[in-house]
Amino acid sequence: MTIQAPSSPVLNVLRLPHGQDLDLPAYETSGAAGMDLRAAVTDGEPLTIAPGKRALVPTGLVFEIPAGFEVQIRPRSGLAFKNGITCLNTPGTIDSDYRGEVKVLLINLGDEDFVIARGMRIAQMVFAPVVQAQVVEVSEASATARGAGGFGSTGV
Ligand SMILES: O=c1ccn([C@H]2C[C@H](O)[C@@H](COP(=O)(O)OP(=O)(O)OP(=O)(O)O)O2)c(=O)[nH]1
Ligand SMILES: [Mg+2]
Repeated sequence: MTIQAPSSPVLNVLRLPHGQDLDLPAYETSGAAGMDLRAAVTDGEPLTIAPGKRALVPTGLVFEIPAGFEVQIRPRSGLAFKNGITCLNTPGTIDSDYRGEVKVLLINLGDEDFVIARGMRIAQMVFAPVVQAQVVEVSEASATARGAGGFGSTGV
């Protein structure tokens, strides 16, 4: 059972014709951060991703993300661990003004063909707040203790 705060923001979801019979994304456990996304590939025509190859997998869903939020598309650890399947552009970004079909860019880093059947849970989505910054150009960056140190400058 999912326990959501009464004030939870609303994500409107449109199911496209090829996604009509698929379950809507849902939190699988009460404290889940992500909701799984299902593959809206054609029934009886599974999509196969060969080792080293990638594929853009349809979800059959269009989102209306409220302003001030985004959706991140992330891999599922089980598919990554067992099959070497991950999202190539992880985390994928779904902008709040995007009204196209949400798609999942998977890559097969395993050594066997990976077969995606209709309804398979291929990735997860995290609904998250975002803040848009004002970009202001300056002539000099302020001094800090770190300065330009990075990429391991503090040691292991
Ligand atoms: O995994 C993803 C990533 C993106 N998108 C969609 C929603 C997102 O709002 C749009 C643009 O994504 P992004 O900004 O990452 O791609 P881009 O290469 O910068 O394309 P654009 O020029 O359209 O912004 O593509 C997906 O459906 N799945
Ligand atoms: Mg972009």
